[in-house]
Amino acid sequence: MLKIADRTFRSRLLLGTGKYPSFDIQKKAVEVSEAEILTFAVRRMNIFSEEQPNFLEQLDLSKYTLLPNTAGAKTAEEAVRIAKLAKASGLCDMIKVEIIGDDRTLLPDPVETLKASEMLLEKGFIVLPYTSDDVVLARRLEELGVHAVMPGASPIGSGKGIINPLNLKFIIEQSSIPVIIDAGIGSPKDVAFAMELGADGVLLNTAVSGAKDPVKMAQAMKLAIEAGRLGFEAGRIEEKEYAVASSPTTGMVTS
Ligand SMILES: CC(=O)[C@@H](O)[C@H](O)COP(=O)(O)O
Repeated sequence: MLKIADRTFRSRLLLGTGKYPSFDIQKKAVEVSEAEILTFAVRRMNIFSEEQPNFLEQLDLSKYTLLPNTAGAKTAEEAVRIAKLAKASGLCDMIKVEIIGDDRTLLPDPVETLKASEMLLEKGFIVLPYTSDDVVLARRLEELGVHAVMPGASPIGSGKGIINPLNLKFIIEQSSIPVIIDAGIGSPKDVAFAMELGADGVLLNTAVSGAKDPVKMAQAMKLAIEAGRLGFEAGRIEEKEYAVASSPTTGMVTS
């Protein structure tokens, strides 16, 4: 079970809701993924406009926890404003802090992320910041009291997968709050790898919404989460430099 603040979830897959070919495909993908937490950019969702179509209206919202995100914010103040808007709409008091510090790489601004997290915690939000894979920043965020840290695997939408597993491992080892690997996932192998590293969950969007068959890919991601987690819990064998025979050699009749 994934536990964030006082809430528990059976699924360790968090799904983004952007850029699907159609609402119908998106709905099916969300269903087969069995994800319980869905994230969406408050700024891109027409939550206050009844004339505009809205993906959330297609769903049975009682089945999901909505995780609004502050995508589009460049400063802590903007992120707080977006978070307040989300709360005012009555959707959720959980917020994914996403403050982009660089337009080309879409990597997060660590200073503004830390500042926004502090401000949002003071206002009583359940705060999940998207961060760079920096072990010190992750520690500082945990010390502030955030409810999970979400270090990136690689730049958003790049599909490059986990480019620095060692940094993620350091963060996982030191954290006593959930570590959710967020952004840059390309395929199910990246998800299984993240889970085998000991991550508590994975948040992804483009790898599913941009796949040739998003529904099939959503199912593959669900299975990868489960396989990776099982593998982590089972405890993998140690890697060795040289071969070790798989069959026992003791008691073997030699000529
Ligand atoms: C939807 C969302 O929150 C994204 O900003 C997130 O980081 C996912 O990134 P990918 O699209 O690379 O999976």
